[in-house]
Amino acid sequence: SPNSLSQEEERIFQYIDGHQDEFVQNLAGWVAVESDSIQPHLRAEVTRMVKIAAASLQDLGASVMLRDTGIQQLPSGQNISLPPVILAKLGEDPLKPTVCFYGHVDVMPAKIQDGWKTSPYNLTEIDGNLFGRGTTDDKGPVLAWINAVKTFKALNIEIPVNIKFLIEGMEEAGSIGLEELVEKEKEHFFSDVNYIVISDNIWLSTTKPALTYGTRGNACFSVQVECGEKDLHSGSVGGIVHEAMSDLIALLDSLVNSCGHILVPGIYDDVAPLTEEEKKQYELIEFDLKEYKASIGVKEIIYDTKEEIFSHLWCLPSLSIHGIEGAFYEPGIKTVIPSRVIGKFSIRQVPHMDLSKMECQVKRYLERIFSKRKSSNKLTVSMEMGAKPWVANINDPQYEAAKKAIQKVFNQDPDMIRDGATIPIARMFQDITKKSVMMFPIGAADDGEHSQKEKISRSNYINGIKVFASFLLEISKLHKTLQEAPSLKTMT
Ligand SMILES: C[C@H](N)C(=O)N[C@@H](Cc1c[nH]cn1)C(=O)O
Ligand SMILES: [Zn+2]
Ligand SMILES: [Zn+2]
Repeated sequence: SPNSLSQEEERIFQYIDGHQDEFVQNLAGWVAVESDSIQPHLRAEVTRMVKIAAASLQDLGASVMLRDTGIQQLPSGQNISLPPVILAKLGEDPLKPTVCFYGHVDVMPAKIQDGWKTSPYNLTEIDGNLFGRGTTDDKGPVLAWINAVKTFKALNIEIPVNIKFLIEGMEEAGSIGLEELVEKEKEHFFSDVNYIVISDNIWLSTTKPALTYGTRGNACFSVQVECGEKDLHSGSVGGIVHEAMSDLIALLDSLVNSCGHILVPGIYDDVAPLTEEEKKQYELIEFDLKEYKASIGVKEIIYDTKEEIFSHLWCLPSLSIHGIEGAFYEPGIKTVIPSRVIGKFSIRQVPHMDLSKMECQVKRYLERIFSKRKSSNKLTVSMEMGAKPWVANINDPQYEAAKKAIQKVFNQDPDMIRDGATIPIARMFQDITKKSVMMFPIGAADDGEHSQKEKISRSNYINGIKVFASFLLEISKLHKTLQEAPSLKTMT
């Protein structure tokens, strides 16, 4: 059968199965580092994590560079250092293809008080699931790559490709500083790269693997309302001042309706229409609505057909309200009028929306809503971060190689999907380096990225290591065939 394993693959898979506990222990060590890139006071931990990842790559025999990407200016005006970015390479054989893997070792904030049932930085295995911050986003997938290469080394099997790693520590904050580095390295680190693989998202299903060929972009906004120089007593002055919080709630409420429709005028103007080709791709995806709802942990979603759900997730923008800085949020009562509150929301964008056009539309709209309130408070709207959407060519050879690897490990074809989330660097890689980019997820739909229940299953993590090892073998075979008969490339 086309899925039967070679002797080499048998040895590789057996080794991975036999070393499961060691691989899980590696992950526990990484999860223990609170490498949260959002909270500035944890920046040293992000840098420590980057150095731990660099040491693991050095242990593989890779030559590793830590590149400085400068400083981050915080909204307070304070400057803090960005963590270094890892550029590593292993092998320089001109006869082999070069695969560049991208991943990140920073994580979203996590506190036990957020409602975690297990300690977020203490990897905990329950019923075959490995819970902890970063297990699926993205420490697990980064380690799966490293462990796949480690397996070749341990078995003394020649690594069939030259492999490069770009690992960063600022992805969750919008990959600050990375675009400039990729631009600088376009003619150097990236010059001999044939394929870029990103493993930083999840499947659409809990059981069926997927390959991802598109992501939405994201524009993160902050909307600040100030009513005075200090907080006020709500009894002493309540009723005679314009309150910042009431203004902010009205502004946030004006952005999106209860069906998820964005109310900012003009926002949908440039959205690329859904093509017949895309609709055909949707038909090929197996989708169980009940399973999907259970995997994300909600009772109802707004849409019920496959086409509506996928198009709203992948081809239409969405607006989410994330939080309010400066508001009283702790349990109990505090009869205060906050003096300054900052609302945070973001708009996931799709092709062919224009970031700066959208920024103007949002600012103009919020200023209009605010002026209608006739409030004496001060409003400041700013776009803190903007990342563009990305769509790839699914006929690139690496998609073919990944499908073969998935067949070998999971005995099924992957779903070909887009992702509603954002990998800021995906589009930049494609635009700057002009190389083929593919997203190769190993996490499942119920992994709970960014949530209090983030996990990766032991089986996804271990099969992830296998599928990456298998991909390296498949892409080397396919690349060789294409070099010998380049006309095949256009036939795929
Ligand atoms: C999909 C990836 N694992 C991820 O979580 N990306 C973040 C990146 C981001 C976007 N805006 C700010 N950070 C995401 O999609 O939220
Ligand atoms: Zn991620
Ligand atoms: Zn994330």
